[in-house]
Amino acid sequence: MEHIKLSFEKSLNFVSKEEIFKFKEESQKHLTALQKGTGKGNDYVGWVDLPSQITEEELNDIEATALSLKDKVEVLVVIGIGGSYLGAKAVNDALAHSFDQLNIGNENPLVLYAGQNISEDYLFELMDILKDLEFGICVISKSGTTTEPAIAFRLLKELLEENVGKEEARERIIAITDASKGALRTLAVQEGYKTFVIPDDVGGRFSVLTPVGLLPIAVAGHDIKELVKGAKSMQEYSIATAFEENPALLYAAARNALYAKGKGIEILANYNPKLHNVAEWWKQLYGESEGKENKGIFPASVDFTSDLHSMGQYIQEGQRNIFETVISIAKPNHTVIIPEDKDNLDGLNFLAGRRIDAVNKMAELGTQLAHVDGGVPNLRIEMPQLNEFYLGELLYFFEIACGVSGYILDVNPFDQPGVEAYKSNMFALLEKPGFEEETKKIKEKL
Ligand SMILES: O=P(O)(O)OC[C@H]1O[C@H](O)[C@H](O)[C@@H](O)[C@@H]1O
Repeated sequence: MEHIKLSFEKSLNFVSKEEIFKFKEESQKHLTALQKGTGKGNDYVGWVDLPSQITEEELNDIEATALSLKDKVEVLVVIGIGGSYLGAKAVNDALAHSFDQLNIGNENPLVLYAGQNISEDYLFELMDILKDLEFGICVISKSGTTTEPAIAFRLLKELLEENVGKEEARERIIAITDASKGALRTLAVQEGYKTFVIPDDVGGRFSVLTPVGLLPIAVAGHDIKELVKGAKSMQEYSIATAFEENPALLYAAARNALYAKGKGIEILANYNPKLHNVAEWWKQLYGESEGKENKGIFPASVDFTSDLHSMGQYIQEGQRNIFETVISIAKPNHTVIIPEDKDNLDGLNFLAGRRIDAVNKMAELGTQLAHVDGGVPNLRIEMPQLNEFYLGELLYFFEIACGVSGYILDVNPFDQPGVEAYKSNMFALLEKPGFEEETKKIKEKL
């Protein structure tokens, strides 16, 4: 059986193998601490054995709910922010037809997203198209009190009730939240919505393999059992594999070795635009987990070859504080051959008969060599194919590596105290009841 692979050879001009392998014992110890729940933030490590713990009944319940929604709606709006939507969007966009929004021949509901911004224009335009469509809502918030999704839900709930009546709206709204706490739980109980629980010990950014990710992924028509199977395969592989061959431990070790050499920015690069939102998910995972106590690698991302025509200049010749991690998909899902042209005015006949992917792979290799020559160490993650199984492997690989990497950095990878600062200022400025003191103080600063 093939797995996700990690190679660090193109970093060895900048960091020695010994400097990476120096983290061998430590990373193995941290992996054990994650499994046993003995490290920092250990009340939030429920995600570690999610793939092996999730039951067939739970998956069947999610699939049945997705099926009943599919009968009723042509659009499902997933309302959530941060960890409450990024995982679903990452997987749905990676697996969807690139032109899914045109909805050609798609028998599954189109999944749209709201509650990730407070843009009046976004919400206006969303409601403008929804008013003429059969839609449902999946509202997701672990705390049940986050402002952005709460505003979007208030608006869309009202629109749905207007469109189909309160009774039918109730059948089309699913709430995913804490088992007992928060405003969303209270509302869901009062209104009688179908609900799913986000386990207490799983934080938002590690929740893609709970109903938070799985329900919207199932509604979009993807195979959640295969996704979980892939994650489980990586869970078992991570436990059973020695450091030297263990992709997650090697990734955690290599990025920390590079960080120690002053490489404070990691750029995640892909050569398939379907992975764009996997990078968005990854940025939250690593940014919120490691960026604290004035430490941490700054996670950035690019889509190649598009961004080689924009950010490529900086990566090649800008400040040398970056390293690059490339996700490469070994085998595309389709075949397109470059045709012969008798006039050859574009001079491309030398490529005639070859696959597009062969060109893409040479772009990848050429870029890697150029960036290494330019002073940018490269790590490479190879996925055998873009499908549910290997996405499951990839997500779990990044999660477990993130836990280990955060422990190497000696932070609690499972909290995010820094995100409260903007919220408290926003509430003070909006004069939320209970924030009178803060309002007074902030007004003095204006
Ligand atoms: O699911 P929720 O409680 O609504 O939280 C949604 C997101 O917002 C918070 O501010 C955190 O920074 C994220 O870690 C979280 O995923």
